[in-house]
Amino acid sequence: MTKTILRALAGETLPVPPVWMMRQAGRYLPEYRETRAKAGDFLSLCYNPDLAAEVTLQPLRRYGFDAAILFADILLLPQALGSDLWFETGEGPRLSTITGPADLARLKDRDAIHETLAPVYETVRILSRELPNEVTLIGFAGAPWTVATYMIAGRGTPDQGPAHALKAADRATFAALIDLLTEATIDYLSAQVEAGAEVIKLFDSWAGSLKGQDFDDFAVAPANRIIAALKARHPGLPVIAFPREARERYVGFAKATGADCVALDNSVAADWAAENVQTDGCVQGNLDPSLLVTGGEALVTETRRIVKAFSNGPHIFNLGHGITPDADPENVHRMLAAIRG
Ligand SMILES: Cc1c2[nH]c(c1CCC(=O)O)Cc1[nH]c(c(CCC(=O)O)c1C)Cc1[nH]c(c(CCC(=O)O)c1C)Cc1[nH]c(c(C)c1CCC(=O)O)C2
Repeated sequence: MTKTILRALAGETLPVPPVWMMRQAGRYLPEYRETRAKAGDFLSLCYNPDLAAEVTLQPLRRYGFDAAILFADILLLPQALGSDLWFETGEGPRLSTITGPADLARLKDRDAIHETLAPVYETVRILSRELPNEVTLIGFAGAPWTVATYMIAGRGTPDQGPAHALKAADRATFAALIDLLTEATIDYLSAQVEAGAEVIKLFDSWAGSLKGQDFDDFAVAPANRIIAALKARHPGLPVIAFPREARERYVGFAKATGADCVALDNSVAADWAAENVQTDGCVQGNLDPSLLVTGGEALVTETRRIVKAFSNGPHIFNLGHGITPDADPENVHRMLAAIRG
């Protein structure tokens, strides 16, 4: 096995950690903005296989990352299930809302998703042909809870209030939505693997707002079901789980879900995570993305500190969350120099 990302995911400690960045294809890159303008808008870009493959490859040409992540969005799945989806410029996603059983009943069956998502699978096929041999192709989906928070509220929310409210007021509808998303996510990710994705990442960006038993029921259990089903269909498939802001619940998360690697956000200290999370296997993370805006000596010091903290076990270097549009592309070169020496 020569691909460094696959070696780290298999538990190997490498002298230099492999590296990629969340949102590595994005608005901080002028070539991305140009291609998005050519596509018309963000969603048209997601559903245009040639242009989506092109923006996936752009950061690799510039930086030589060890992995490429499919260019798509976690909200394409709700759209494939029948939710309306659009993006308000400068504000973010908007969807039709789910407030009760009638809204849930209007959603399509899991079998219907491939009609909408076929262009995404085509992007994966193009990438698996065109990627350099040493680069690993990562497919992804949102975890059911995170996707449900957008479907219920119809937008991003600071505290996921509407989703928590539905969970309290109408448990049956909430649980049925989580179930539908769990099943549809298995089919969606399985189709990505059949098209050529070599690793799967599950983004649970809002896992941190699930507390106590809710975390077990709606972050751990769905991830466990998805990972078990994927591994049954595709033996040996490595999976990265990202229960963002899970804090102390990062401990044991890989074992409880069957994930091969846990991605860490930058609210946890690398030294703590090396002692309490990396003991279960590979970890990914966790540079504060704001350092790619501010740069300077702090960027170099902090990058080296993270590399050192995780140097005694399997580690994939990444950010604690996505790179932001105001990041300086030159700072990514400085980060890479600090990792690779
Ligand atoms: C919550 C979430 C979403 N999408 C995603 C998440 C989970 C990770 C996270 O917590 O950030 C995941 C995602 N979104 C995108 C990718 C592509 C791959 C990559 O990381 O490069 C991935 C893996 C492209 C994107 N998804 C989006 C953009 C920016 C759209 C643009 O070009 O205008 C990109 C490059 C838009 C998006 N998509 C979403 C939001 C809330 C927004 C608006 C906020 C923003 O503008 O950054 C939903």
